[in-house]
Amino acid sequence: KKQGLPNWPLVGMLPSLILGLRKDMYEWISDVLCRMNGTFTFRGPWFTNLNCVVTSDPRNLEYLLKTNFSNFPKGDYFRSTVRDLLGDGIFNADYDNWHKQRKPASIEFHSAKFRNMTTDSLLELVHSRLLPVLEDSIKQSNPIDLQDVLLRLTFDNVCMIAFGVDPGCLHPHLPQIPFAKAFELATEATVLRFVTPTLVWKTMRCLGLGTEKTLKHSLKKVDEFADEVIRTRKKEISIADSKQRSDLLTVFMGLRDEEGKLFSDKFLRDICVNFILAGRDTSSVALSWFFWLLDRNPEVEQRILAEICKILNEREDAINESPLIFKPAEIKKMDYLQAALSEALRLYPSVPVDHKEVVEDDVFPDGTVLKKGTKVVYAIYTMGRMEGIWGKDCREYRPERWLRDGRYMSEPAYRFTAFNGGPRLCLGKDFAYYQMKFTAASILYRYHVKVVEGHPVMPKMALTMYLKYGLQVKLSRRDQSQLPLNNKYFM
Ligand code: HEM
Repeated sequence: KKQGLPNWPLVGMLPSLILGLRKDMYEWISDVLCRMNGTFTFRGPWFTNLNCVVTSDPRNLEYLLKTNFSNFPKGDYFRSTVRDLLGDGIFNADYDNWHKQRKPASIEFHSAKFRNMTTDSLLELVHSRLLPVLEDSIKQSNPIDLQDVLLRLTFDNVCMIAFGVDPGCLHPHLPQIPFAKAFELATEATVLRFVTPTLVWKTMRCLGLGTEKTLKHSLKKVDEFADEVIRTRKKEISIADSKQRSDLLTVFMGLRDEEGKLFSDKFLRDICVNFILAGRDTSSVALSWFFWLLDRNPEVEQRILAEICKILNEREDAINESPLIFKPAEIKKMDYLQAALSEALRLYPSVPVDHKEVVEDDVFPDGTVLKKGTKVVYAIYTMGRMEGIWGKDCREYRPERWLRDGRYMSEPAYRFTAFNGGPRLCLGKDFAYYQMKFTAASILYRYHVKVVEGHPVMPKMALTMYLKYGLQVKLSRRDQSQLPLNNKYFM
């Protein structure tokens, strides 16, 4: 028990892990980590490769994400497990292969053309698709799964960013889109490989059994979709000027590798699939937890509304334009909303745990000895619940902790690691905040979102922290005359 968990002969700590998986896995890890001052070594059964160092100590996080970054790549274990889905794309790449994608993608993400494209496509999706779907649920007095609707919104949005095409998931009857379904199944089957001994899933893959069979079929559909988009785009580019387009596929099609050759179709497919995975569910899941937290903290909702109204009051043009569309400059000014979203991500980070591998023997700043080849898991979920980082009220939802003199103040990435940190900081961070703020403000200004009484809420075990049972809500239109236009908070 001195090691954090009972360590049995042959099976190691597996019995405790199985018990932990039956409860809330993330709370279970947090409990062990808090008892062990932020780091412990998990020992799996002798016949598996489950041994790993688990940490939530900010000093270790800074060391592995920044100070000694090159000694902590994603590593071979991760790469071979996710290769069928992600190929050599950015999420699955280290060193040179990672650099050659990160650099151009970073330039693109910071370009004005790309920013305009993303804000325009989001505006179109929110106003022509999301709000009508929500309005429909009110007309029919039906509860709606807000998480499902938001997942559809961000899937359409990220496909427009990566491929420049709109798959159309967010339509009134919430259609089943084959590409989206195949993508979801392929991701789920890939995640299962992490909890299956390597030899077992590799044998299942050879024999085409169970989830490996599903994975193969789903990947075929994903690849067909990607091939079709790439073929069509190549034709378009050959007959027309592609300068108008600023999606990632078009950008990477115009680049050359170190030998001066254009990137292969397979590599273009990998790049796009990786960006879709990175930007698909993270923002929608964060927004779902945020709306659940608002339901439990009505005071925070009032403060967000007060801030929105104060900003609208500053408009020189008519406030009662119809439909009311928030301008990028107004979204930027919403500091309290940004704090409320960051606070939701602190408690419910979209990526709850992440993983690295040690290249050469090393020692963490807290003294933990790391042997070459060790897997390191960093528990982002736990970091939001550590008194040493956030104080005694760390489990409370309190957006005010992010404000200084009413302005939003960010925290170092090694305390607030929801967007990762160091050279591999999330590339979509700014866009994700914009997307979440625009969507949240557009919904909250129009509707009160009430979680259906008795709806069970708990995290699902997956790479991204979905609400296991979705988020069933009932919407009601907001009476605009009751909005806090002259309010006590933001005078
Ligand atoms: C609330 C929203 C988001 C959160 C919490 C989030 C979080 C993260 C995290 C934790 C990582 C590191 C993952 C790893 O290396 O294992 C990451 C990487 C990344 N994210 Fe995000 N993300 C969000 C939204 C987005 C969006 C909308 C996009 C793109 C449209 C995006 C693009 C990326 C990319 C490309 C990487 C890989 C960066 C690299 O390895 O160099 N993210 N993100």
